Amino acid sequence: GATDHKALMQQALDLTKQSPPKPTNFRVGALVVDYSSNEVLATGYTLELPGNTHAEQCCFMKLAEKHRVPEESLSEVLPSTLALYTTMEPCSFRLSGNLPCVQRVLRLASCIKKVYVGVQEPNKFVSDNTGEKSLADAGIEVIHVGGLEKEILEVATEGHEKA
Ligand SMILES: Nc1nc(=O)c(N)c(NC[C@H](O)[C@H](O)[C@H](O)COP(=O)(O)O)[nH]1
Ligand SMILES: [Zn+2]
Repeated sequence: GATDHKALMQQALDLTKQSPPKPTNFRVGALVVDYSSNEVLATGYTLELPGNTHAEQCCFMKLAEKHRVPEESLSEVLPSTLALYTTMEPCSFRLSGNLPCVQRVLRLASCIKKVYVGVQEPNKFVSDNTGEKSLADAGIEVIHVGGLEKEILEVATEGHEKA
């Protein structure tokens, strides 16, 4: 049946509330969904796994663990009908220097065909997130799922000192 994108984005938003608030990042939630079956293959939220991890990164780390392959080889084992739902657009640069999630998605471009985004990244840590363009240039469809922006941003910035 038709996919309820807003319900899946709400599921990702629910995950963000488990993320420990921190002043140097955003609290984000993500899902990897097989849109041929609407099955949620993995979920993740910021800092869920050790190593200053991002929500999207946690999804991929869990899939790599499940399939017993390195994260960079996931495209060899995953279906080619995947969608990533993330409450905030994948990062294109990380102040920590860790590999940005856009790069992690791009190397899975043969599997992840769609990226559903709740909000753009606010210009707090990185001034101009170029993620959407890089993804679109790789043929990945980037779709904004509206309606949850206020709550997504409130939760995302909870660890930040109030202006
Ligand atoms: N899409 C996304 N998912 C996340 O789970 C997360 N935390 C961010 N946040 C983006 C922000 O730009 C980076 O958090 C800062 O640039 C600091 O970088 P680190 O997180 O320390 O690597 N963005
Ligand atoms: Zn990221």
